Amino acid sequence: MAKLKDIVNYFRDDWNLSLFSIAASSIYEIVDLVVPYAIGQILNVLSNQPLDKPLEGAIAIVSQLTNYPVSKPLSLGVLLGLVFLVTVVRAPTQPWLTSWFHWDIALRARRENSKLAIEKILTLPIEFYDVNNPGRIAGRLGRGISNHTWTYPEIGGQLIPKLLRVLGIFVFIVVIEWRIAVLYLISFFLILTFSLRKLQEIIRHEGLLDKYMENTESRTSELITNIKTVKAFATEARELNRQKRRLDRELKLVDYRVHKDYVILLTWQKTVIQFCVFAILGLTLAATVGGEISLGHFVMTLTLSSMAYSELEPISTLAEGFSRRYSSMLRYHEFMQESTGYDAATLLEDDKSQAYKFTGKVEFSHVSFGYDANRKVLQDINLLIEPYQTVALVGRSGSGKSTLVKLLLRYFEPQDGQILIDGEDIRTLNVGKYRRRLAIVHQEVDVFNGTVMDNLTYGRPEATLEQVREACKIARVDEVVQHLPQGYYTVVGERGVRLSGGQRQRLGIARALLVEPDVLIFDEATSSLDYESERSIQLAMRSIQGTCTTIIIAHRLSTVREADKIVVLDKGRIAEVGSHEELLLHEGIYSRLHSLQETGELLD
Ligand SMILES: Nc1ncnc2c1ncn2[C@@H]1O[C@H](COP(=O)(O)OP(=O)(O)OP(=O)(O)O)[C@@H](O)[C@H]1O
Repeated sequence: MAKLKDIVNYFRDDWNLSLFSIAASSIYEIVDLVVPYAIGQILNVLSNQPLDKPLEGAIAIVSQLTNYPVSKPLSLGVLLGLVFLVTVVRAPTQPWLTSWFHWDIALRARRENSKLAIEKILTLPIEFYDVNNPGRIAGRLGRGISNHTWTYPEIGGQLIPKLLRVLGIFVFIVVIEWRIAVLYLISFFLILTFSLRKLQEIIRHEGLLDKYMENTESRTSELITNIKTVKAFATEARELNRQKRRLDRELKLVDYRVHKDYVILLTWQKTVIQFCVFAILGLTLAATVGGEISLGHFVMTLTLSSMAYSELEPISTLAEGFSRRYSSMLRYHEFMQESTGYDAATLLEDDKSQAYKFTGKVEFSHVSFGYDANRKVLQDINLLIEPYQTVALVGRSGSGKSTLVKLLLRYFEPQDGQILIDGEDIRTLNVGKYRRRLAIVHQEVDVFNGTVMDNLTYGRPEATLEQVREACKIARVDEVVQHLPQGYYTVVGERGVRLSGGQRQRLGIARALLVEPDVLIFDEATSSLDYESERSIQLAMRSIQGTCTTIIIAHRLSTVREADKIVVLDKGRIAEVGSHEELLLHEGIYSRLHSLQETGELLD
């Protein structure tokens, strides 16, 4: 659960500088109070009333140092000098000691925390992305980071110094006239208790608003990702209406709750303030007429009071701003507190030591695994894959084929048993270096925005054009790429929209081949392709066969008949193992699946 402490910790790298800049801003705010004080004293000098004792002492010292007798001009000169010091002289230093540092700290914290957020994105376990869509994550991070960036200059640079200034004014007023100070205290108490209640409501409503906004953003992101389905079903109007309803819900909340709360808060504040200012005017006037305070103190008290009250509106605006941002900042920290995969630290290491090299002998020994402890998805799997063998994993949907591969890739760890590569338990290996010796071609090949060459060399950036072309020839995509407008340097749009499914699939194979993996995995690589594309890919697979250990997950049995070994999974267990011919003779699950596919009968 994220807390206020996490928001403060966001700026942890610059504690000393933060304290310094907040102290500097506060000093400037407090020193400012010298001006009304000095003006009050000037009025006293002009109206021949006594000066305050400390000031009289200071003027006596100046008189001694300058050999100038204590007089009206000397007193006025000292007071004017004081005003000069706190106004004109501070002007060139203030922006540097305050504004510069506040933004410097905020922007550096943004850089550091954005880096941490990217680290988080890169190291979260893969299942996190099964349940959180990109729009939701991006919205939460974007809002969280930008709100923190604004918060520091507002809270550190303005709110805290302003509160200290109000406190300073209070001290001044206590010294001058305690009855006014009591009035001042009552009004602040009334304003503060009401404000805190309203701010809590604002925080609560903003939290809700944040959730609403994440839902809207998440759906918008889904609409972009699934735009083909939207268009195919012509559901544009329905989707628009649905999003409109969400936006209306947000507006209602922000306008009738959050904003209204703020306006009520301001109304209450202004009323209390005006009432108090009037009361202070009456009280001070009475005290002046009664001779209890001087004319100078009368002017000073009124000026200081109006200074204090005029700070209340910016203070509440700043507090309201913070409250509005509060829940989105907490949501950012909730994301940052998501637990990363067991392999996070290793994955971020830039390990330059020698790369691994395996023969590609893979062994699953008594492997059992479940995504949750109560339901085993794989049970007691024993499987030996010899180097350079091609092994196919087949079985009904949900039988555990992809899970087996996820375990091999170390996305998850088995609860029982072990997986060995060249006789070594994969848990003992550096996960990044290990994974770099494996390559996988998914059903949906991700294409990054960039040239075809950039995409192909993703796993091996130093590959030459010749090496890239060699891989593309094996994957039967070289000719296709040559026909693109700029050949290998053609930019493929975001998500590779300019390439057909079959072309992307073959690019994916070339990309995998280019890293010269020791184990190559095809995860239903041909399932979504037409016959011709499937054929090309089968031919590509045939060229690869025997060059490295290959694991093929396939629903279409035509893809796997040439495999050295076919493993049939059923309900998380290995049900049958053998070659195509052996399994047909066995007349078990494989043979049944095969005849169903041959005859085109429907699977139950
Ligand atoms: N991330 C996950 N969290 C929880 N359960 C999961 C997760 N991924 C898969 N499963 C479950 O594990 C079981 C095996 O899934 P798996 O994807 O390995 O099967 P499969 O044989 O590859 O299926 P398909 O051929 O449909 O891809 C299924 O019951 C599935 O619902």
